Amino acid sequence: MTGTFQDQDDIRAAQEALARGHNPLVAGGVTRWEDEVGIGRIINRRIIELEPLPTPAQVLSDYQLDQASRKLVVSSREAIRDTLYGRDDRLLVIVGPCSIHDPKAALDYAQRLAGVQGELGKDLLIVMRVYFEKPRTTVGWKGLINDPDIDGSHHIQKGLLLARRILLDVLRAGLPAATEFLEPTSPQFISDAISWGAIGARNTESQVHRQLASGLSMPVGFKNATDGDVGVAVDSCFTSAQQHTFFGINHEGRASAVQTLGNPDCHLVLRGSSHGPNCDPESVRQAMERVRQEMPSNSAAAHGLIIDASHGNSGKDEVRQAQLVEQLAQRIGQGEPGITGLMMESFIEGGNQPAAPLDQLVYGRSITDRCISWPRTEQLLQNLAAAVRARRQLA
Ligand SMILES: O=C[C@H](O)[C@H](O)COP(=O)(O)O
Ligand SMILES: C=C(OP(=O)(O)O)C(=O)O
Repeated sequence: MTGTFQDQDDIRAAQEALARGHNPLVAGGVTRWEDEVGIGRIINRRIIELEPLPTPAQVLSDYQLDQASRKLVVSSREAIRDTLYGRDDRLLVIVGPCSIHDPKAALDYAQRLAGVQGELGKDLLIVMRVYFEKPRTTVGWKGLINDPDIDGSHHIQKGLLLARRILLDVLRAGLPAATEFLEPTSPQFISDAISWGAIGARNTESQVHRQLASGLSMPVGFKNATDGDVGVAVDSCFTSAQQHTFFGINHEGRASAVQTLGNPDCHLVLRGSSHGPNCDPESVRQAMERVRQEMPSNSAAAHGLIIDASHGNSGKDEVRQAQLVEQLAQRIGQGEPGITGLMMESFIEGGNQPAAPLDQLVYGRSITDRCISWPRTEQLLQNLAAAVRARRQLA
């Protein structure tokens, strides 16, 4: 399909035509309701527009990682692996906004966090959450790639390029980046800049996402399901470690049969559930027992897991999230086994605000889940670093 609906009236007319059983045919840039023979189309009856995007090859060459950033991606992926397999005794801390919506605030946050990484880098391996794709429970803003202007205009091409520019900025600030992979083809545009990937609670049982993880170049954490099921995420670690062949796109954007090697660096992320938290010592012990039944003893997953202090573990309340991080720091300091890393949702300002175009927003405040403020985040990172030092003493 090459044409587009011309405006909102056109779209409304098409919807009315559909309701009457007619067919909005789009050809040569003009919307028509029925084809020449009057029987209507049998495909794309509910597609308003297919707008071609630039190819991954084009986007990657327009916005290239410089040599220092490439080195950072390689070395941080390796360092993350070392923490996951227990070869590095630092705590992996994945911290940053629930979602990125403002390039300026993202860079501001990255620079603050890079300062802390410089100070605490012997104890913490800090990776910034740079999340561009938001999975929604029902509907809502789907993130900067999908709707960069936060106004429902859905300029995905603009969003993709902006996301990539932000990633380049974060890397230049000296921080590795973590993200959730949601759309199966979007990794081709950004994954070279990512050091840790997540598959979220809403997709953890999805074959499409497990296949995707099997071909990703970085370690990937699978969240437990929103209902609290940990077993599906363990199944994901197992499945993604295998080879797969599936539908995807290549760097020229062409539909391709993708064959993967399998990703041995997948692991569990406990994020709580609609029934409450699942990160108390007994839940961690049970989750690890479950992992060890399915995964080989030398896998990343069998060594330890990550606790997401946000989401179901704190009811998305930033005050409870911060309290939980303090409790986790205590437990880590006392040498509790199994906790390889933590995830925190944090931004410059605490809390959140409704999504709206940038000029209507408070600077540095989340437009998705509530986040811990920057000053509180700094304190918590200090606590976590002290806990790692205490754990080291015990060892
Ligand atoms: O991390 C972000 C949110 O928890 C996730 O996108 C779901 O949000 P929603 O329940 O508000 O849609
Ligand atoms: C959406 C997220 O988490 P979850 O999949 O656990 O809800 C997230 O970490 O942004």
